[in-house]
Amino acid sequence: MSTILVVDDEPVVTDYIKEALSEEGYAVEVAYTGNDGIVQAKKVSPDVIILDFMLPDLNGIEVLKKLRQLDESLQVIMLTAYNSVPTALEAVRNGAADYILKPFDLDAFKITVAKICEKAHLTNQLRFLREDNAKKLAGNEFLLCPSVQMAKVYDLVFQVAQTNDTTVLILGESGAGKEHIAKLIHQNSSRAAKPFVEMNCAAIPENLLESELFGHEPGAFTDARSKKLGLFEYADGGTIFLDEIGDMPLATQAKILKVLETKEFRRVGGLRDIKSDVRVVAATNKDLSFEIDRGNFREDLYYRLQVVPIDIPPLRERKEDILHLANFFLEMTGRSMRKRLELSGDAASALLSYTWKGNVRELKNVIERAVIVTPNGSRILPEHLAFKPMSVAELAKKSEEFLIPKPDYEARQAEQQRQAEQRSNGLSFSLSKFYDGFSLKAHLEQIERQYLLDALEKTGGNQLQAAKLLGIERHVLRYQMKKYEIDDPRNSKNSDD
Ligand SMILES: Nc1ncnc2c1ncn2[C@@H]1O[C@H](COP(=O)(O)OP(=O)(O)OP(=O)(O)O)[C@@H](O)[C@H]1O
Repeated sequence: MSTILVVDDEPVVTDYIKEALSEEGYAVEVAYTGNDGIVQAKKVSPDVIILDFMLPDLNGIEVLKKLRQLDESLQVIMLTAYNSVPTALEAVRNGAADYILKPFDLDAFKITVAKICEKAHLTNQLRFLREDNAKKLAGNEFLLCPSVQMAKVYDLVFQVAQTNDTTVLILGESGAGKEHIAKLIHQNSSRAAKPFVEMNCAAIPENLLESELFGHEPGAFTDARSKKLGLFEYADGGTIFLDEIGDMPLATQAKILKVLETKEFRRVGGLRDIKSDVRVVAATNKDLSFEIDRGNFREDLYYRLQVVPIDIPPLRERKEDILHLANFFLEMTGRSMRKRLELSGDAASALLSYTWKGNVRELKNVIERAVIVTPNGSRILPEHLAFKPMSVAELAKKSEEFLIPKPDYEARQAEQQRQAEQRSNGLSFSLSKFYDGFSLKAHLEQIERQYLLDALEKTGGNQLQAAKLLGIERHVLRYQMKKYEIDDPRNSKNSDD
């Protein structure tokens, strides 16, 4: 039900409009001055405002501007006299949704109001979708699993999608694909163009749950400053997916039962019933009959929900799907990370023999991690599959392990060998090469030793001349020959002789 606020200083006009629109099922509020109109707009959050130009305190354009400052998407219809069409056009330029010339034809008036209400509704839905649901609906690509078990599930999905209202209860372990099946029902039904909204009943604190589902009136509780639409109102015409319904508090269960039976609900703190046309699809991984026995779940709601129960088998019971899903996720993730990869036979066997307690979600995560750590263009090997969740740091470490080429130890050894040979063969090695285990001291000693050897060789072992060549004292040369274990060549000559 839409709320209309009429702002006009003439009670004859406001009474006339109120009566006409109430008959059409609108909730109508009235204000007689511009300032009161602004106060009322804050209080009742109307869907549409009908605003007269000639008000005792402010003119219509001023009120319009203030209203649109409150909420840019507010839909305002201006009421104006026949002779002031230019002013009406100015109002439209300032964001008015439409204008109606006085005196007006009642039928045409009602059509305009209905049209703008519908626009307000769509704008609200759109805003909601953009803010809360866009992500969930985006990237909605999925794979139809080839197993016989899932073929039966899809069969039920398409049958139930043909019905407009039937309530569905989806059962299955966490991550098995319950939400995905709920979306599939929505997308294949006549409600597809309307919103699909999801609510995880376990994730919202009990005191906020009802306000999220049914909305609230201004002042319904301490933080409720303005009116808020709930999911049942936003999802009007579409599908509402109540995930983890087994965790819903008993008091809320009673209200859900009422909506299912009457298609009506009240906002928290509200006094009137609001109609909403939604299909409810609920899901749980709990055994609801067990919860009924323990007094945690209403039996009547259980029977009302499970008009069509759909049971999704765990992934380990439909092995046929594992590799299809793995390749699907590989392609999707590979595409977004710009990598071309394929599964090796050993990796495929590892995936098939794993138990998949986290079901499809776990498989998706394992493949995503594998895509991150596997070098582009290669095959995913068993060691690329991390079956346990990983922190970002662990993932980074693993990808470094696989993606950054391992040092070639043989090549490094050969290079060190080559350098060592060069060192003993002469002084042509490059000082710029800092090989593994490099020590400046050892390096300089090598050079020093080589100079001594060269000088002694050049002087035929004459220590005096060699010391001269090297620019050092003879006793220093003798000391260094000892230090570097250089034999006096003349001694060895003598002994050879
Ligand atoms: N057939 C499929 N094709 C592609 N992706 C799938 C398929 N089935 C499930 N997924 C993906 O697996 C993940 C888990 O699926 P979903 O959220 O539907 O599981 P769930 O049973 O609702 O989980 P939970 O119980 O935790 O809410 C999602 O990322 C979903 O996109």
